[in-house]
Amino acid sequence: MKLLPLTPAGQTPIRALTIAGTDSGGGAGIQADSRTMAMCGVHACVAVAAVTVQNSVGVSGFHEIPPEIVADQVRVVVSDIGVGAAKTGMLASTTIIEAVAAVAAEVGIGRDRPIPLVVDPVCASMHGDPLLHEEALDAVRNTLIPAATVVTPNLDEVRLITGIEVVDDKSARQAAEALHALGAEWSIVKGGHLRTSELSTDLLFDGDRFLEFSSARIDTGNDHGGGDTLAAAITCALAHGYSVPDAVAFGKEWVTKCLEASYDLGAGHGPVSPLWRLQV
Ligand SMILES: Nc1ncnc2c1ncn2[C@@H]1O[C@H](COP(=O)(O)OP(=O)(O)OP(=O)(O)O)[C@@H](O)[C@H]1O
Ligand SMILES: Cc1ncc(CO)c(N)n1
Repeated sequence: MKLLPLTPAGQTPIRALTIAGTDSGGGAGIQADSRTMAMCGVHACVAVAAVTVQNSVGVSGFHEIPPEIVADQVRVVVSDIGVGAAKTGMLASTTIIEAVAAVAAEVGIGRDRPIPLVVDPVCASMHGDPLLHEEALDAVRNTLIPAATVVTPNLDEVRLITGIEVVDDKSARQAAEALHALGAEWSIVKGGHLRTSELSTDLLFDGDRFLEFSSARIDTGNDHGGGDTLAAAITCALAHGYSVPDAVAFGKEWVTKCLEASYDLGAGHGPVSPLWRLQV
């Protein structure tokens, strides 16, 4: 695959910011984002929104960072280091979502602002353990998604946010329209969980045209962190100035490589591997 441009050693690389939760198991969340950004040649800045207690079999708890500390991490990074794009992942609560939306508006992150924002509206882990308080879904719909340059839910998140059960191409299109109607500039409906097809197809919509990004379905149970990895790779490409369709094309190819290189870890689901370029 064609990689992103690399920066000569000693020169300052492109920077991107992830605002998300940590994964103590190292496969998803901020760890997936930073590993992806590093392997894409991008310097990762991080604003921690929550600390999860997590391994390959599940999430047994999480601790939320005070909203003003989350916002301050964003503020100090953007004012000093500067970032080309930003991404949100697990934000846990209404108050953190509101603080992130407010600081994003203040520093110029989000749709129609200088720094594009990829919103991965993380609601639960792949094991079904909650990563977002249920009452925060309204803030996801009304505050977070309207700030998104691109929103990237999986099918469970699509159902929670829009009420639409995606079972085929028609319902995927309806869901992409519903997400766009909430205010995202572009919406993606990820097909990873739609196991009826031999392909894994992600549908991208901008209110006008639908674009499809497909790969052969990879037979693996080690897909922990796949959604974070896709969104982080899209963020890296946006930070390089790619258009949204080009950034999604890059992200889809990147996550496919990571799925192909995924590995067993612990007793549960292993992670996709952003390290694929360093593995033989
Ligand atoms: N078995 C698979 N084969 C090929 N591509 C896949 C497969 N599973 C997922 N993908 C791709 O990986 C990306 C992430 O999709 P997925 O729906 O799994 O995200 P997710 O559920 O948010 O991930 P996670 O919660 O594990 O981080 C998408 O681009 C999707 O098409
Ligand atoms: C912290 C965190 N963010 C996102 C996910 C979803 O992959 C996860 N399991 N953990």
